[in-house]
Amino acid sequence: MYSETNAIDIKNVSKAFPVYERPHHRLVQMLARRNKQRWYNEFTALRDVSFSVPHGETLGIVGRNGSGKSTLLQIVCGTQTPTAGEVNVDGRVAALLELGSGFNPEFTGRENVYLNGVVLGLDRSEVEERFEAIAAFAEIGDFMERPVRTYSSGMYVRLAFAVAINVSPDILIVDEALSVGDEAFQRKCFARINKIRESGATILFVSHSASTIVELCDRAVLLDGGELLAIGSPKHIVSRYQKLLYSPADKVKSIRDAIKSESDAASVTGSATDSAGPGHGEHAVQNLRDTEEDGEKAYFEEGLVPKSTFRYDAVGANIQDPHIETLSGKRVNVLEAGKDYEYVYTVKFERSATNVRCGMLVKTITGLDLVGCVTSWSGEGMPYVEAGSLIEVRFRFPCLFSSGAYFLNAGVQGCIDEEEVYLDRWIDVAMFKVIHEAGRLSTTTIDLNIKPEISVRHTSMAHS
Ligand SMILES: Nc1ncnc2c1ncn2[C@@H]1O[C@H](COP(=O)(O)OP(=O)(O)OP(=O)(O)O)[C@@H](O)[C@H]1O
Repeated sequence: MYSETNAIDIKNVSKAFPVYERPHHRLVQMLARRNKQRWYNEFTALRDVSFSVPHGETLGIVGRNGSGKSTLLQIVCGTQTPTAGEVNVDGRVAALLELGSGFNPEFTGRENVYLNGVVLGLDRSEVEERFEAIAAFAEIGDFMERPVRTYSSGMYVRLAFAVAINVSPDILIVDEALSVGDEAFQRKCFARINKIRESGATILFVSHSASTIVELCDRAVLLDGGELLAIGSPKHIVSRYQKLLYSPADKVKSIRDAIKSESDAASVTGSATDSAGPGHGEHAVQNLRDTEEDGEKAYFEEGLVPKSTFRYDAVGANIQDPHIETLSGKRVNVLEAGKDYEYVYTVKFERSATNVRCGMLVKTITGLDLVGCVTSWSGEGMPYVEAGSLIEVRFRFPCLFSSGAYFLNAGVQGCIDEEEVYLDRWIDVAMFKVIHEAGRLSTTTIDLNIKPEISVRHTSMAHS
C-alpha cells in the first residue's frame, strides 16, 4: 500500500497572503489587474519551509499563535497553494481542519457524509458500506438527518472526525480540532488515531498540548513566524516551544535565535536535535543551555493573570498580594516541575477576629481541585488577631504538577462576634504555569516523578 518514498515532501515552501488596507482595495485590485499598481501589502505566513515525513510517521506541529501551522496543513491538504516551493503528497489525505471547513452547512449530516466521502476518494457504494460505522462513531443520533448549520461545535467535530477516520486515510491531518469535543469523545478519538497510526498511516498533528505531542508523535516540528525553527524528538521540540512560549518579551528574540542555531548546528553535525553538537551557533546554544542549567528556570511572566478572578464579600479582612516565590525569594509564575516554591499572601485585618485560619487551593484549567491546605483546622486557629494587624501566610509546596496552567484560590476564615465566617475569599486569584521537563515521564496532572524500571527477566527462547 505504501511506497518507499516519503508520504509528504515539503521543499522550500513559502506562502504570502495579500493584505488589503481597506476592503474596497480588493475590488480595485481585481479591476486594476492590467496595470501594474498593487493595492495590497504581502504578509508572509510561511517562509522557505522544508521537511519530509516518511510513510508511517506521526509528526507533531507546534508553534505560537499565528506561526503558520494551519497554513502549512492547508497546503499539504491542497486547500491552499504555496506562493513558492513544492509539495508532494503520496496517498489519500483525510483532514480535520478548523471548524467550518469541509461541510456544507445547508446539507444534512448524512448528505455531508456522502459528499465528504466522495471528496476523499470513496465511491458511493463505499460510503454506503461505511455509513453505519460513521454514524455509530459520531453518536449524534437524529441530528444526522438535520442540516449541519443546526449542529453544536461538538457535534460538528464528532461527525467530521467520524468521516475522516472511516475513509481509511493514508495520511490523516488533525488541526487541534479534537479540543472541541468532550473528554470522553476525545479519548475515543485518540484511541482511533492510535489504531490508524498502527495500521501504518502517516499523521500530521497540530496541538498546543505538550503531553499530547509527546505521547502521540514520533517527531515534531517547531514553527515560529512562518519559519521552521527546529525539527526533532517530540520532547526536545516541546521543551523548545515552551521556552519560547513562556519567555518574557525581551528574551524572545535571543531564545528564538538560540533554538535556530542549535537546530542548524545539529543539522551541520548530523546529530539529532536532542543533543546538539558543536558547530556554528555554539555560543547561542550555550546560552540556551545556560538559561536551563542555572538552577532557576522559573521566572515571572507579566501577562499571566487569570481572567476568571472572583471575590466573595469580605467581612473584616483583605487578602493582599497573592504570589509565588522561589525559596530564594524570587517572584515567579512559570515554575519548574520538581522544585519547591512558596505560595505567599498577606492579610490585613480591619476587624478583630478569633480562631483565624488561612487556606489555599490549586485547580486545573477545567476547575478540578487538585491540592489544598489550611493553616489549621477549625478550633485550632490563631486565637486572636487584633484589628489593624497584618499577617503573612506562606504555603511551601513541591511543584508536583505536569506541564500546563494552574489556578490558585486564597481564603481566610475566622470568628467575628462569635460567628464563623470567611473573612475574605478569592477564587482564581492568581495563576501559574509549569514548564515541561525533558525526562519526566508522568502521564497525569500530578507528577510524582515516579522512576520506572523495565528489564527482561527471561525471553521466550529461554523458556522453550
Ligand atoms: N487568508 C489570509 N489572509 C491574510 N493573512 C492570513 C490568512 N490566513 C492566515 N493568515 C495569517 O498568517 C499567519 C499564520 O496563520 P495560521 O493560521 O497558519 O497560524 P497558526 O499557527 O495556525 O495559528 P493558531 O495557532 O492561532 O491557529 C497569521 O498571522 C494569520 O493572520
